[in-house]
Amino acid sequence: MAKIIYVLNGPNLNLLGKREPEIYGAQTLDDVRAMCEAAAAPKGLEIAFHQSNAEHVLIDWIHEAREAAAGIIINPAAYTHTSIAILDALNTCTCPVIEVHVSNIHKRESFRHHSYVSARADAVIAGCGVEGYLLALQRMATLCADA
Ligand SMILES: O=C1C[C@@](O)(C(=O)O)C[C@@H](O)[C@@H]1O
Repeated sequence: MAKIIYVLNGPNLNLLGKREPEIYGAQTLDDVRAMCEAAAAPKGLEIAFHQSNAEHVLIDWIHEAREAAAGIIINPAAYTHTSIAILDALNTCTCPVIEVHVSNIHKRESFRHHSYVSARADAVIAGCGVEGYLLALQRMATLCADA
């Protein structure tokens, strides 16, 4: 049976491709989903791909992932910098967690430099564009194979 990897996306990422393309690029979230699904299949992984603008919905998916997922890849978007609740939810999970940011948050405004989620993440990928999701998936495959 394929291992399920949750790929969770936070607020405003539904506008990927339209939103500040000079920062986030031209590819849409549907493109990212398709890329992830295509990359996952040969690794024997299945993707559960979600996006929400609401913190509690993301938390509910993390709770679901506790039971269902072999790993979580999460771009918490702006909640990265504000949400102790998302950190707490991730701390209830025992599976590997990889944090992804399309942009390099450390090169941007100082309020983006701190991530609550990084306190739980096993790896952090930032500034690789949407390719960061594929890098995360590659690393997740290794972590899941080791498990
Ligand atoms: O919405 C986002 C997207 C982001 O997580 C990224 O993918 O680069 C970076 C965050 O600072 C920002 O709020």
